[in-house]
Amino acid sequence: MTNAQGLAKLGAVLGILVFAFLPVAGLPAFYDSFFYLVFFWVSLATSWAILSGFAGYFSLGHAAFFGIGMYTTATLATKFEVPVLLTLPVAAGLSALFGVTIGAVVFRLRRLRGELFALLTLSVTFVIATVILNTPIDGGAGIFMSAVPIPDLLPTPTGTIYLLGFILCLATLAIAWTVAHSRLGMGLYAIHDDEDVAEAKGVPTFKYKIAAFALSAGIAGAVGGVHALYVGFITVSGTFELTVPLFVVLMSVIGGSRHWFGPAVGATFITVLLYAFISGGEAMVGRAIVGAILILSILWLPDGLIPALKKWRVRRAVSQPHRAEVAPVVPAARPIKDRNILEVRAVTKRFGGLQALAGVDLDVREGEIVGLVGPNGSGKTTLINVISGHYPLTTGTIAVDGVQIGALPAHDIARRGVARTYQIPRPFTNMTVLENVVAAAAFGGPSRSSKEIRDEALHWIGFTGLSGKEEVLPAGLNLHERKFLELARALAAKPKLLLLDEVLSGLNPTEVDNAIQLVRAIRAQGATIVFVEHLMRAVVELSDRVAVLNEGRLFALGAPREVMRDPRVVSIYLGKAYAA
Ligand SMILES: Nc1ncnc2c1ncn2[C@@H]1O[C@H](COP(=O)(O)OP(=O)(O)OP(=O)(O)O)[C@@H](O)[C@H]1O
Repeated sequence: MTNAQGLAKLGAVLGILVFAFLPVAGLPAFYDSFFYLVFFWVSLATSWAILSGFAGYFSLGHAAFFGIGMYTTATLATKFEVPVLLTLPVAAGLSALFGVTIGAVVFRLRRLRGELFALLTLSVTFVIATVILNTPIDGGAGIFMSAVPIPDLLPTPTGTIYLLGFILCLATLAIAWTVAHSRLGMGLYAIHDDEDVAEAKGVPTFKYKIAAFALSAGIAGAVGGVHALYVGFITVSGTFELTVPLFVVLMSVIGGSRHWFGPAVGATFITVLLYAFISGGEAMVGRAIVGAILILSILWLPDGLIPALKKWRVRRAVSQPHRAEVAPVVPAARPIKDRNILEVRAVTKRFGGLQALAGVDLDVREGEIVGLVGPNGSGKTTLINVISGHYPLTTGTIAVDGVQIGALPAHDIARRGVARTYQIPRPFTNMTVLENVVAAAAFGGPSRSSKEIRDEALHWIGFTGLSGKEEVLPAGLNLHERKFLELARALAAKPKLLLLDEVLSGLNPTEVDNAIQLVRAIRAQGATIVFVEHLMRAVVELSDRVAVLNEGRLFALGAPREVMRDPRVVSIYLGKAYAA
């Protein structure tokens, strides 16, 4: 633990102690109320960020979950005389259940994110508000909480509400910290950056999004339950107004919604600022200043305050020069075995009226390198996409190491030992090189301790010549390095079958030589490789066999030189290459 971390921990413990004893310090009730509001917004903004900041599913429906919590507590406490403390877990549970139900429908539709998700969650808020308004839950009259006994945790009611808000705030921050530092958090950050790639690397994206939604909505529900006590009189218009979603977004964006502590910083800052202007009788001026701060922070700190500080620290840390790349020493290749690792049988893939794969059969043996070639549009990438589960098969079967994988989701296929790279590198853009490879190792590879995963990631970063760039973000890498990062991520999953999609395209001749040597070194470690490539020199140098696709069918298969001399192949494919 560094000195700075030690000081931060000490500060946090002292802060918690001071805030825990504040209500019994004899301060005016105003302070209870003011700090309660800070805790309230910190909890609400942090809970919003668990789904919308971490996973990037931008919701405008936080008032719905918060409102369900408020009305649950208000209804149970007033109509059924349930003690308030007992209503809070019910409020959290109902809101979480509601979030899970929405998620179970919405998250199945792969493309429903961004503005569509935001609008959908906003509409859900209006639907709930209408239902509550027009049923006996509220009926338009509102609910008075004045007769509800406030639990006497502390001598004064305001002190008790303060304490409940404080406990919820601490619990929310503890949950956000735990998620951010867990496998769930790593998966959510990957989903945020590129959901398809996250799934292909082994992240169970649907399950993780549901978990994030449940936490986010559940916390908002509990916060709503306590807030029902604070406001005393609950109305639909006061509960489901746009202030809640807009403020939580604003607070999270200013502080940094991808960081577990960012929303807390933003919420504290905005609440204190607004309060300062309201108490000075200048509420409108306060709102205008908050708006101006938002504009400035979007322009200069688009990721928020805390991530900007982190990036600045990382930039300082990696300012030392990058170590020269050392091409891996290639050990002797292991013999190709008789066992098939990949068995593709009569695979077809149709996109609407277009038959991209029209019945492909292909066996690949353990330890083999098969080059997949063919003219543009012949179905090479589509074949990689169906083997890796990115697209479901139309018909046919695919087995990896004897296990049928054709009907499995992509993350399951990844966990069964299939790794792939992308023609255009698709790193997780907000994660460093090390975090990218660690995520691939954690989700794609076998279960290991975090130390083993980190060591494995560092090994492959070194193997692909990226040592010294561990803390760099992908935007700081050139194309060659990004392609090698793709390789490092794929290798960190310890795949049985490695699918490489045009890893050499766009590289200069020296980089191509370097990459060819690297692929040989990968095979020498026992991997089986299928690679799509247009560069014929590389295909001849690397492949044990070449498979030629044409119009979605396997057109030729055999030893590289024989296949390339086949006049039929020359006419459909190589002829164009040689003519060029
Ligand atoms: N998601 C998709 N939706 C509709 N059509 C698609 C989709 N993906 C691929 N195709 C079509 O399927 C056919 C095969 O495409 P694919 O990308 O597999 O070819 P390829 O052999 O990899 O080509 P290239 O060498 O240019 O990368 C093409 O006609 C392409 O337009």
